[in-house]
Amino acid sequence: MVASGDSYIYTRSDYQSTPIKQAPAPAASVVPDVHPVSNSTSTRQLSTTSGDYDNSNPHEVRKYLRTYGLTPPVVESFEVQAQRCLRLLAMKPTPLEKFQYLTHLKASNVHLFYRLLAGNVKELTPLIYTPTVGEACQRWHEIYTQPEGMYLSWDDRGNLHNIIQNWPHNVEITVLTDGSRILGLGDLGINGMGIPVGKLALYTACAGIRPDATLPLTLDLGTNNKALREDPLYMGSRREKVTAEEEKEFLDELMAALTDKWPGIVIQFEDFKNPFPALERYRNKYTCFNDDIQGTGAVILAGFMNAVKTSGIPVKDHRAIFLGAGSAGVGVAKQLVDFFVKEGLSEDEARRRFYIVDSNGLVTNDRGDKLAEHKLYFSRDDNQGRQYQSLSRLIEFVKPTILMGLSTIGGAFYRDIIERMARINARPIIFPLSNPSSKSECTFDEAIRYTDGRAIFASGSPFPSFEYGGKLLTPGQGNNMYVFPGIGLAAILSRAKHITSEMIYASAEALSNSLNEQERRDDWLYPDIRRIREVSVIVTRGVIRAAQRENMDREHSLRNLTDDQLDTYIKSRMYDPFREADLLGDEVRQLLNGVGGMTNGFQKHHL
Ligand SMILES: NC(=O)c1ccc[n+]([C@@H]2O[C@H](COP(=O)([O-])OP(=O)(O)OC[C@H]3O[C@@H](n4cnc5c(N)ncnc54)[C@H](O)[C@@H]3O)[C@@H](O)[C@H]2O)c1
Ligand SMILES: O=C(O)C[C@H](O)C(=O)O
Ligand SMILES: [Mg+2]
Repeated sequence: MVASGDSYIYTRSDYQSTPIKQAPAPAASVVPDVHPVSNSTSTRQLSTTSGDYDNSNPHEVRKYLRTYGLTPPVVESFEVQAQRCLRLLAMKPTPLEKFQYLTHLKASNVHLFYRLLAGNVKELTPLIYTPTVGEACQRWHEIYTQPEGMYLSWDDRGNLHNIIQNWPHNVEITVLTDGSRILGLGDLGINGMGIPVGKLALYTACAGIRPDATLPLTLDLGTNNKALREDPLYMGSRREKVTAEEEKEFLDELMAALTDKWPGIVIQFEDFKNPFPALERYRNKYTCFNDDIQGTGAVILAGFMNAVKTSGIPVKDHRAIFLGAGSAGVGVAKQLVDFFVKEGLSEDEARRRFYIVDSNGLVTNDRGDKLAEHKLYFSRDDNQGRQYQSLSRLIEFVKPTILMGLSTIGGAFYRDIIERMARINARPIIFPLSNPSSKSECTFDEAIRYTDGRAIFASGSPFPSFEYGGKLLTPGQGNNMYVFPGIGLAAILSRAKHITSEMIYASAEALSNSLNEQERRDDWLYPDIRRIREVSVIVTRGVIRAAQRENMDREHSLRNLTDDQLDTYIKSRMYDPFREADLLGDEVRQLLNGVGGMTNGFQKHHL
């Protein structure tokens, strides 16, 4: 139902694969209703009365649908429903229980879930995403109650094309993991499903991709997590992880099957253990990107562009130590190299500004171990035979202006490390980016206290504001959630052939330019997360323009639009849970979903 003035208008359900039985032919006009994002159209019937019942009276509609008596008598406004949800949430004592409640709400009343999320994005994101999603994945096998997304196993190879036919919706974007490196928590096998589910909820909340156009996808290719393999509640295959070569074969089949079933589908790789050769293999063949490498690179570049202004030090004079040389560490460093080059340094000069540290210390040519391929680019030859295992000694050697953490080692930036950064810099740039919060290299209040309030700070997981020196300081959140929703939406709307480095770079530039005056005055690195939908429009526009410049767009009609027109178009294609106001439709969906045990009787009667 759509609330229109004081009348209720019947609309067809957009979400159920089993649609609500349509009302009889309406007395009034039928207008096409373009679905945001998806290209399909449905009819919205603008009648306030029909031959059989009075559409303006919710009780009449319930009688007509034979749902009368199956729900409490009052037809509540969305505000009242949201109030109840927030109260229920407050009653749940732990973040994990709040996560479970929100999962249930999403499954039973999808629009209400997204209205709640959109209206409380700062408060609820930490419950459906990092840090809580980390604990949810660790305990997925214990807390599982209902299916969300698809699981594809090693034994399914050869049949992937057939199996994905079982997915009941038209998919525009999928987030795909094999669970082998979930946040900084290691190999969690198919428990990693929480990540695609959480990221796709953010695609919907932040960039308005319709919930039914998203596919969370988890590969069940075995796990090297012995404890999980031996746990009777674990729901994946009890075998060790397949080899890299076998995984490649599997991905070859899957990428082709997904693109054949849903031409134009955007495929986001997430939380695969390094090394990750699939990006090079597929980036020029499919519409895909790796969020940990590219999304993280873009979001940190955006924050860095703003940090440079605050630090007062010209780009060419910055030097960075990266603790962590995995997908994310090297991805971010490479993205920053591109920026340094655009700022006038040669590639070699730029590369030499980066000192990358892995679990064996500073990555150097003469360290004596065989370096993984992806680390070679940053490997140093100027260490004069000395190896640096200790971060504090390396800080004294390099005198960095920037300290980045992508190491999965919680607390690695302890007091002495932060104080050293503070001694050599007026405004040290300290970004502990590992997730979830327990793996963050330091907390916000540590960074502030140990630098006497001078740190320029962003972390991967959210930290609360902190009062220091009579001022309330707010941390930046350098998390790829600022860019991946816009990259995905841009790829969908422009029908991008591929997602190029220029498109990723454009997402960073757009994000860094998206701050409003107040945010700039306050030296924020990122915009307020409560403005994420506005920000996603800006990122989407930036990425679409880059796709056009590079001839990657297949949707040429957007080329002629001015920026304002393009923004209007993007907004018009975004799913808006407030616009989907559909009180009685929500009710019927809840009944169909079996809430209250009504599924069978109700379906028999009405479908
Ligand atoms: N903020 C964000 O948006 C964002 C995005 C992606 C990844 N991350 C986080 O970054 C972390 C790393 O992700 P990844 O994909 O690069 O993982 P990865 O497993 O590929 O890399 C981890 C790296 O840390 C290094 N390392 C481990 N122990 C170390 C130690 N004691 N000292 C120094 N280095 C050590 C490893 O050698 C490896 O190079 C994770 O915690 C992840 O959650 C954050
Ligand atoms: O999932 C996140 O919060 C960010 C990132 O993709 C990660 O792997 O940590
Ligand atoms: Mg990730």
